[in-house]
This record gives sequence, C-alpha cells and structure tokens, in this order.
Amino acid sequence: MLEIKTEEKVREGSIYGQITSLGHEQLVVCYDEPTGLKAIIAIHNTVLGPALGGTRMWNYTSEAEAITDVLRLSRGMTFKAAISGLNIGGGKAVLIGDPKLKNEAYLRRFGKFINSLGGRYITAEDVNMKTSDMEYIAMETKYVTGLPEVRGGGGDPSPVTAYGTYLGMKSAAKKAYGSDSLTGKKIIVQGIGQVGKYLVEYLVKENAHVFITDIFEDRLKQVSKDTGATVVDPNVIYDLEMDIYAPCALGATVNDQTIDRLKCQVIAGAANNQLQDEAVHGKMLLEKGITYAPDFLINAGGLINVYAEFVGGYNRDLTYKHAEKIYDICTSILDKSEKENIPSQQAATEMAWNRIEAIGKVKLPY
Ligand SMILES: NC(=O)C1=CN([C@@H]2O[C@H](COP(=O)(O)OP(=O)(O)OC[C@H]3O[C@@H](n4cnc5c(N)ncnc54)[C@H](O)[C@@H]3O)[C@@H](O)[C@H]2O)C=CC1
Ligand SMILES: O=C(O)CCC(=O)C(=O)O
Repeated sequence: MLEIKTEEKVREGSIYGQITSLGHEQLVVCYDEPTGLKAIIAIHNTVLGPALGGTRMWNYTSEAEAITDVLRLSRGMTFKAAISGLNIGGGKAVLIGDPKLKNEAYLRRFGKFINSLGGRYITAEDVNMKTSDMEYIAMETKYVTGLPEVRGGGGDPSPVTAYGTYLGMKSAAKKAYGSDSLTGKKIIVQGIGQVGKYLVEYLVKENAHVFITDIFEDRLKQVSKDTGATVVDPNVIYDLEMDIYAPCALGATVNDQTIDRLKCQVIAGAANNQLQDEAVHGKMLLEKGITYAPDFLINAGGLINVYAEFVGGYNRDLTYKHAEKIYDICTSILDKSEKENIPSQQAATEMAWNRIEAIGKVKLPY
C-alpha cells in the first residue's frame, strides 16, 4: 500500500531518518578523488517510471545542506511528473563544490556513476548546469537528457520552463484579479538566470511593469538593457509594493521572515521548493490571502521537455502544447484550494499523489 509522506522537515541525524521522513527510495553518495567529484543522487519514487530530474551544482556550506537540498528537490520531481501526466518518477542530483570545478573528466566521472544505476536515475540540467555539461555526461551514459538539438536532444529546457511558469502566473492572476492579463502589473522576478531571463521576456511583451534582481550585476545590466526591466537590490525586494512575486533563483524564499513583509497578491515563479516548510508556509499564504501557484506544477515545462527527449522522437511544438496544459491544471488546483479551503500546494500534492496511487495499482502484477 502506497502512503503519501507529507512531513516537510527532513529529519536530521540518521540517514534512514532523513530518507524515510520524505518517503525516498534511495540515496546514493558518490566520490572520486582524482577529479574532486562529490555527488549525491536521490531517488524519491519510481512508481510511475525511472526517476528523472536535473543535477544542481552548488557550493554547499555543509554536507547536511546538500543532502537536505537533494531530498527536497527529488521529492518535488515526483509530484511534478505525476501532476503533468508523465510516466516517470522523481529524482535529482547535486554536485557539491564551486561550479569552476567542472571539467570533462569530472562530468564524465559523474556520468559513470549515473550509468552504474542502470537507468533508475536519468539526469538533466538544473542550477549551474548547461547543455554542454550534459554532452560530457552523455559520453559515459545514455541516461541523460537536455542534450543539444544538433545531437538529437531537446536542447535547453529553460525556455519551456519559463513558458509554463508564465502560463501558471496568468492562471494565478486570473484567480486573484479576475483577469489573466498581466498588463500593468508590478512583477518582481528574483533570479534572472536561464529561466528567469526568458520569463522576463514574456512579461515585458505583455506590458507588465517588470522589476529584476540577481546577485550577478553583469547579468542584471544585460537583461535590463535587453528588456527595459528595472533593476532592484536583492535585499529590498520583499518590502517592495508589488502585485506578483516570481521566485526564480533558489528555494525556501517564502518563509517566516518574508511572508509578513510580502505585499503581493500572487506568488508564481520557477524556483523549486519555494516554501521553506510546505505545511506551515502554505497555510500562512492561504490565511494572508496570497494566491500561490504551486512551484512543481508551474515550473514543469522543463521536465516536460526533457521527458519528450527521453521518450524519443522529440517534437518542440508538441512539447509546448503539452506545457500549455499548465494553465488549466493550475486553475483547477487553485479552484480546489479555494473550495476546500486548503493551501494550493497541498491541493496540488494530493492531485499528484492520487495519480501515483491509481497508476501504482494498474502496475500491480497480474
Ligand atoms: N532550468 C530549468 O529548466 C528549471 C529550473 N527550475 C528551477 O528554477 C530556478 C532557476 O533555475 P535556472 O534559471 O536554471 O538557474 P540559473 O542558475 O541559471 O539561475 C539562477 C539565478 O538566480 C540567481 N540567484 C541566486 N541566488 C540569488 C539570490 N539570493 N537573489 C537573487 N538572485 C539569486 C543566480 O545568480 C542566477 O542568475 C531553480 O530553483 C531551478 O531549480 C525548475 C524547473 C526547471
Ligand atoms: O528542466 C530540467 O532541467 C529538468 C527537470 C528538472 O530538473 C526540474 O524541473 O527541476
């Protein structure tokens, strides 16, 4: 019998305590001395299929921080795949260290570790990983997606992620304002990396009043020059008068410290794991009347893209068509949240889990 694990806080201390608190199947710790590779792969749930999810490279301050991140990220992938109607499970990998450590040998060694899992985990891009990195990984394993189109892949998944996030934001705006038009709305995009910069383009095109922030000044200058968006300091963004907050950097920015300060009516962005604690902060947003577009639902475009590549016969138009469904799914989740007076993240998780349970039964042996 499958059981949904909703405990959001990763139990610290024992490894089994941590992986069982969120319902994971497997946690793989990889090390290679010559290249300095330190990788952790988390496989959350494979009821719907092998675990697919990107690799994040980050200079984590501790091993515990990296483990918590990979556990939370991989769990989100399970729900993302399920709610998007994909036949894959949830997994994710993190590489511990300065992204400058990456080179051909390092990435190929990582590819070998992925290969050793025999297809239980399939990788793709996440923060600080690019299509060119996937090409090195692909030299050692076929369990990799997000390859360039010239190599038969689906290319960078970020534009599709941005498209889905944009549609999810429109759906949330419709719930909050009665219209999905973003024209004239004050929108702050936090993090203008691979996804954020494409999201800004959609918003500017719709004549929203777009503010951008990042920790990289050069990036800010460039995106501001290209799109006309207004640059704001990362430290003041939670206090700004705004309509929509779009977290597109790292997770956990919606927390005890920020919710009280936020003056927006809508939160809709691409970052994974935006709520520091799903149960606590989901409820706080509900009580404050902020419409929250569940992260794993509206940022599923990238997963939809790499899934199409994984299945084979990648077709960009069909992939965008699939990502378009995010608008309607988001609307139905926000309606369910309102009707049942439950946080939207909870409504989305329940919907995703229902599919996993139902298909899990279909897959039982005859
Ligand atoms: N790339 C994709 O297709 C997908 C990405 N995501 C999530 O979306 C988020 C962004 O992903 P990418 O754009 O690919 O990553 P990225 O690494 O290209 O961009 C992240 C940006 O956030 C900035 N940043 C980091 N900390 C910040 C802070 N405290 N304040 C302001 N800016 C900060 C970075 O400088 C960088 O420009 C991540 O949480 C990722 O997991 C989710 C689904 C798919
Ligand atoms: O978009 C990607 O790179 C793959 C999917 C993924 O890792 C994610 O949605 O977080």
